[in-house]
Amino acid sequence: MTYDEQLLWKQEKQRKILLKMMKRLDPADTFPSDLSFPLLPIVASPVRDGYRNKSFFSVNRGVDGNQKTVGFLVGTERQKNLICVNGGHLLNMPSTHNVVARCYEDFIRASPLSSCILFIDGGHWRELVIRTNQSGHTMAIVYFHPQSLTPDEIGIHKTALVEYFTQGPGSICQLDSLYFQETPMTRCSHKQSPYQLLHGQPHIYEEVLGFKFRISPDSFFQVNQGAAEALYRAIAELNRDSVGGTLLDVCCGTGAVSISLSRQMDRVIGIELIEQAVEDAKYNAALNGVHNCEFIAGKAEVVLPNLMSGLHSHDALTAIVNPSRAGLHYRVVRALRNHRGIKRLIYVSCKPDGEAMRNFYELCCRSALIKGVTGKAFRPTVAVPVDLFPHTSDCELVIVFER
Ligand SMILES: C[S@@+](CC[C@H](N)C(=O)[O-])C[C@H]1O[C@@H](n2cnc3c(N)ncnc32)[C@H](O)[C@@H]1O
Repeated sequence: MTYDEQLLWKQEKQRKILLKMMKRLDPADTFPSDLSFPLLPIVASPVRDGYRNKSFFSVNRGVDGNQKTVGFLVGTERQKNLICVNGGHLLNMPSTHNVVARCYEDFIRASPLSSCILFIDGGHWRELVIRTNQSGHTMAIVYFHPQSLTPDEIGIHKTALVEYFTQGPGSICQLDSLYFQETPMTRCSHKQSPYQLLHGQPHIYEEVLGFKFRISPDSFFQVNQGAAEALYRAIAELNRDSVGGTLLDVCCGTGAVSISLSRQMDRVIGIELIEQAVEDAKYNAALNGVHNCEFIAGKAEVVLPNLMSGLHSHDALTAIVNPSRAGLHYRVVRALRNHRGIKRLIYVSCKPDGEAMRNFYELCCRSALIKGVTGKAFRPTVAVPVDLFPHTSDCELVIVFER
């Protein structure tokens, strides 16, 4: 598809998702033919090719059967047709990411250690994550299953990895940071297994709407910097009637929404699960001379109910929620709905037809239908899609709920 065709296709996809939401909210309306609120035109990404600032490469069996292939998975384990393809043809990935992946593949193919494909089969070399920024800085993170190796034995392979990327053939990648994480599970946080800086700078920095952001290896940052600016501008525009009150930024990552909206608000409170991201968010507020933002580490479902009880119902409160694909925990929705001060809630989702749909229902259904929910129901008032992911079927959808 041309990019214009992609945008038309995505706009229609979001319209269908919102119709599905309306049907869920009012089952009596079996076939709603039109939305009861405006869906604004999709905001295009200013950059269409090579926009990703983060790529996640798997290690698995390639088309030729080589178990040390670094790339993207195609097929499924269940259908026994899973293979790893190198992905150099993908339009959304910058070529620099593929260069690092090819080097990592050469390195692990020359290594005496095997790749770790299924944990029960053993093996060590696992995924590779590459992060880059607008200034061309590159961070690589290598994931490694320690199995029963001793720290000294692992140390030999870490040294070989550093030598390869700093003095050997991998030096063409000009890595600014090389991290290593020992991961005996699918995914470990920094707290569970520290990210070990083997070479270079501990952080990568990105600039959004004139604000500078420090990003640690474990922290979330939107994958498309230019389109993230468009997203935050769209959110600020939708939030313009809430100027001056308190903003709750639920699932705040490194504080990008909080900080970019800080000038509109008296006070901003961000809540985020990943501790490294919260440290980044606090640092980023200070770095940008922003003094009205505070950030709390923890699960939103644990932090928010206590926090809400300390906020007065006559306070002007707005919530912006941007959870991962798992959506918001029911306790988060209940705490937001039951607080009378919240008149407007902005929901940002990259998968609105997934778990987020459950949240839309929890926000908008009659209070009698959900245990513990006493607050007045919200209703959607406007939605705007923002294309953060050209050449894929996804985009972000921002929905404003009011009551
Ligand atoms: C899509 S990101 C949003 C980040 C932010 N709004 C931005 O634009 O940079 C979702 C964030 O939710 C966090 N998260 C996931 N589950 C959470 C939970 N239960 N409580 C708090 N934060 C959570 C993730 O760590 C991630 O940083």
